[in-house]
Amino acid sequence: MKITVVGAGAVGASCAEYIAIKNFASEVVLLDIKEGFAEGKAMDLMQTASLNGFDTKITGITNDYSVTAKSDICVITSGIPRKPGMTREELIGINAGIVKDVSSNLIKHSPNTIIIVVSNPMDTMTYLVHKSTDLPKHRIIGMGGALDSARFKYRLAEALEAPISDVDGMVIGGHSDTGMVPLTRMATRNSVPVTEFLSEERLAQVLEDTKVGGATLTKLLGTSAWYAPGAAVSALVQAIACDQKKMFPCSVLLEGEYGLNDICIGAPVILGRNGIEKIVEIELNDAEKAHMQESADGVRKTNDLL
Ligand SMILES: NC(=O)c1ccc[n+]([C@@H]2O[C@H](COP(=O)([O-])OP(=O)(O)OC[C@H]3O[C@@H](n4cnc5c(N)ncnc54)[C@H](O)[C@@H]3O)[C@@H](O)[C@H]2O)c1
Ligand SMILES: O=C(O)C[C@H](O)C(=O)O
Repeated sequence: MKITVVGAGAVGASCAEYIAIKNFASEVVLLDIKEGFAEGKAMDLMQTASLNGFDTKITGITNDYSVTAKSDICVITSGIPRKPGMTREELIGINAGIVKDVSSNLIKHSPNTIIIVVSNPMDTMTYLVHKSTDLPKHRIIGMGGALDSARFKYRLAEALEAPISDVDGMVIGGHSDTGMVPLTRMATRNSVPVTEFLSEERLAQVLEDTKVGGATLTKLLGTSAWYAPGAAVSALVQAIACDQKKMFPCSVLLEGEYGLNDICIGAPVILGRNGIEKIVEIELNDAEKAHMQESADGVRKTNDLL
């Protein structure tokens, strides 16, 4: 199993590290445009192999896509991150050109690959890959919901004063400060709805903290987060590589599901060896449907800027 990660920056390197530590891939290629940068990150990571006990070979390369040839999965993290006070949508001007270029180079050398889009604004960048390549929809996946759901579970556990492993929950909708749709009604602690334990006010706070999860970290770090994003990408990569048939919310091209068409937005999907093996339609109540519609309106506004 060969995996390419484009962008050896904070998220790309973290993602390569988690993939390697989980030891399911034979090779990870890290590619960056900055001379020597990916080579340096790959060497540094390889020097952790004997300490962390993995056999995955990590190779770094400066902008030579021939080294990525025949990758089973390609992850796109190349592009600029936001700074405190910015929205993800403001990154579109620079990142759209990068993502279009990178995806076309990747497909030239790996026509059968599955692409995972991470660069922001992620739902629009995923849509751009659909519009600018011939890849079938099940092989284009946007990563956002897996991260947002991890943050939702972190905030729920905090409110419940419970271990995170006791908590389950999912965030669908757009990966933006206002567009996320955390499914509070369906979140549980050991199968018991969290609404049994938390007041409406506390749940509203959990919801708000989840939605601004990325912005909160950007303010603290001066740039956007990388550990949880890297871990979320590696979980999607592992689900595909190991044919796990796991369910994650991912940005996916919708064709009627959730009443939406011609848009990439977060919805639950089953991930396996073929990429997106199924889009799961869950029954939403009227309020959730309205949130999903509002979220889609926001994503479409950003898509219109392409
Ligand atoms: N979808 C998500 O949940 C999520 C989570 C975190 C970050 N992100 C996004 O991921 C992107 C990367 O974030 P980061 O923190 O790793 O940034 P970073 O600046 O640390 O790394 C980006 C890397 O991309 C490289 N790059 C730029 N143009 C390139 C090109 N044409 N080809 C190859 N490499 C190129 C840069 O040299 C840099 O090393 C940002 O757009 C950020 O907003 C998304
Ligand atoms: O917040 C960001 O800009 C990066 C990423 O989308 C995140 O949610 O951490």
